[in-house]
Amino acid sequence: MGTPWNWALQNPEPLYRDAQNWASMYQITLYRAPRASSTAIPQRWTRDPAGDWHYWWISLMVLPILYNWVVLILRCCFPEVQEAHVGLWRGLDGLSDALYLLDIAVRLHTGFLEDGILVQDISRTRRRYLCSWAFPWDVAAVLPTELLCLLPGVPGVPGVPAARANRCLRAPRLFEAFNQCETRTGWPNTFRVAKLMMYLVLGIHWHGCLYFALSARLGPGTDPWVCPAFARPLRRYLHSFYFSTLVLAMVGDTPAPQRKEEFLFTIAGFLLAVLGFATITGSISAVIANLSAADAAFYPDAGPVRRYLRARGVGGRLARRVARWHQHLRVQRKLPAERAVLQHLPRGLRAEVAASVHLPALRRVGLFRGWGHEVLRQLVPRLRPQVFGPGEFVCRRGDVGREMYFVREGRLAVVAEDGVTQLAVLGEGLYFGEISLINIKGNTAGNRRTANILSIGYSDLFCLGKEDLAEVLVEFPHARAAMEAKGRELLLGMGRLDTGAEAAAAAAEAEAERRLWGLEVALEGLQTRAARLLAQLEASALRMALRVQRLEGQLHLRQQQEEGTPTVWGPLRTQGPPRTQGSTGAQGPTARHRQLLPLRNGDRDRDGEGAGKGTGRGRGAVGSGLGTSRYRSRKQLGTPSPPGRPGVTRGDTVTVPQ
Ligand SMILES: Nc1nc2c(ncn2[C@@H]2O[C@@H]3COP(=O)(O)O[C@H]3[C@H]2O)c(=O)[nH]1
Repeated sequence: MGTPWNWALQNPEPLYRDAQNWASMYQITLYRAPRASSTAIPQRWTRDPAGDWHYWWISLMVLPILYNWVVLILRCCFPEVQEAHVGLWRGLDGLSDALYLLDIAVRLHTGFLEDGILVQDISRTRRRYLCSWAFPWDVAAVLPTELLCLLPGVPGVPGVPAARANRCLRAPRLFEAFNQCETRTGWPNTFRVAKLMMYLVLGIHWHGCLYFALSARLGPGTDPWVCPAFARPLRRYLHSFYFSTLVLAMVGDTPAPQRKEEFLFTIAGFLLAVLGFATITGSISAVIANLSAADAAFYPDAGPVRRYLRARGVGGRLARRVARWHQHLRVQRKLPAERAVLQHLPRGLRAEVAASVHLPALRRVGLFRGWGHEVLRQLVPRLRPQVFGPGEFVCRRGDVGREMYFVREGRLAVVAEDGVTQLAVLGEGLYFGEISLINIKGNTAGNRRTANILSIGYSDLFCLGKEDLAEVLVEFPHARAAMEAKGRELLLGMGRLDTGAEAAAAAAEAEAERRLWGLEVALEGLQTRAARLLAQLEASALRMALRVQRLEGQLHLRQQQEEGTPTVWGPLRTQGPPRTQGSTGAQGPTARHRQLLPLRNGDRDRDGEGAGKGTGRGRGAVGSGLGTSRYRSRKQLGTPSPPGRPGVTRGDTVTVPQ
C-alpha cells in the first residue's frame, strides 16, 4: 500500500502536473482521459434524458409554460379578467412558479451522454447545467420580478401581470418537449399539424389582445376600426380574436384604419401575417409531402410499372391485374417492401423488429409449432414476404426449385396440368415447395418442381431461399426429418419416388458410413503410432545430447591431465531429477541415474565421504584410472560406450538437465 506506485495511483494530480511540465518543455499536448468512475457509477437521483420519466416530466412542463403564454397577455390587456379572479390567478401563478423551480432541480439531475455513455454523476450533471446557456435563461424566467413593484419609487401594483412577463422566457423548454413528443408519437404528422395550429391560435390570441389594448387606449367604438364598446368582456375578446384572424389570415376584410396608431398596428399585423402564412403553408406542405413519402416507402410505386406497360404496349387484362395487385397492397396494408424500409437499422435491431411483426404469423405454421422463440427469431430475417394475386402461379411443375413458401394468409391450390383441376388446397399455416430443395432419396424429379401451385385469391406468403433453408435444416435435423417424411409421402402418392433407387441410395449411404468409420479407426491407429515414434525420437535425441555432454567432460579431463593438473575422481554425481525413458537395464536406478564427472577442487571436501564409499563402477574407475584409459581408447576409435559402462546407453535412464 505504501509503495510509490500506489501513492501515484491514489494521487494522480502531482503526476499529471509533472507530465504537463515535461510535455510543455517538448511542446507536446497531453490528452487527459476522463475519469472512468464518474461515468460508470449510476446515481439514484439522476435521470436519463431519453427515458420515460424525463419525457413525462417535460410533457407536464408544457402546461405552466403555455399557461403563462396564454393567460399573462389576456390579464394584461383585459384588466377586468385580472380583477375578477385575483385568487385564482395567484394560485395558478404560484403553481406555475413552483413547477418552474422544480424543473430547475430536475435539470440539475438530468444525465447527459459523453462518448456515447450516460453520465449520471450528480456533480458533473450539475456543473454541466450551471455552465450551460439554459441556466441563466431558466433563472431569469423564474425571478419574482413582480416583487420589484414593492420597491419605493417603482410604479405599479404587486400582482400586475405585466411584471410576470419574464415567465414567458421558458419557451425553449416548450420546444424541447414538442421535439420529444414528435419523435415518440405514433402520429408525427398529426402532431406537427396540431402544433402549427396551436402556434397560429396563440399568434391570433396575442394579436387580438394587443388590438383590444390599443382599442381601449384609443377609446372603444370611437371609429369603425377600433373594438366596439361591448358590455361583456367575452364579447370584446371574441371580436378582437375575429379581427386578428382576418388580419393574420390575410383575408383583409377589416375596417380601414383612421388614425396613425391604427395604420401602424395594421401594417405590423399584415407583415406578421405574410411571415406566418409563408411558414405555415411551408410546414403544411412538408407534412403532406411526408405523408406521401411514408406511403411511397411502404408500398411499391405503381407509376413506373404502369408507364412501362404503356411504353411496351401491354394493356388490357394484364395491365389491370398489375394495377389491382398494387391497389390490394395499399388497401390491405400489405408491405412487401419491408426489407427496404428496415434496411438502415442495425442487424440485431432489424431482427427484433421483424420478429415482433412476424412471430405471431410464423407460430401458426405447423412446421414451426414446437420451435423455440430464439430459433424463430433467427429464422424471421431470412423470410421474405410475397403477395400473389388471384390466378397467379406461385410455381410450375418442372421449374427448378429455388425457394419454398409458408402460407401466412390466403388459399392456394395444387392443380393438375390442365391448370383447372384442383388436387389439393393449401391454407394458412401450411408450407410447400420444399421437395425440390431438400434432395429426398429416390425423388425422380431431382431439383425440379413436382406440382403446379396456383393462388386462388390474394395469398400472403413467406418465402425462404434454398441456401437459407439448408442452413436452418443443418441446425434442426428434426425439421428436415419432418419435411422429408411429408415429401416422401407426397412423392409416393404422385408415383415419383423410385423405391429401388431409394434403397440403393440408402445402401450406398450405409456403405459410405461404414467406410468412413473404418477410416476413422485407421486414422486413430496412425495417430497413436505417430505419437509413439515421436516419443522415441525425443528420447534418442536426449540420449545423444547427454552423450555429447559426457564426451565433452571427458575431453576436458584429458586436456587437464595433459596439462599436468592432478585430477581426483569423485563419486558419481546426479544431475537434476531423473526422467525415465524405457528403463529396462539390469542396473539399479541409482547407478543408472549417475554420470561420471570429474571433481573440481571445491567438490573434493563436499564429496570426500562419498569418494571413499563410492560403489560399483565409480569406485573402480577411481581406483584404477580405467575410466580415463577406456575413454581415451573409445574416443580414439570413435565407438560408442558398450552396455554396462558408466554413462548413458540405449534403453537406459537419462538425467534431464533443468
Ligand atoms: N399438400 C400438397 N402439396 C403438394 C402436393 N403436391 C405437391 N405439393 C407441394 O407443391 C410443391 C411444388 O414444388 P416442390 O416440388 O418443390 O414441392 C411441392 C410440394 O411441397 C399435394 O398433393 N399436396
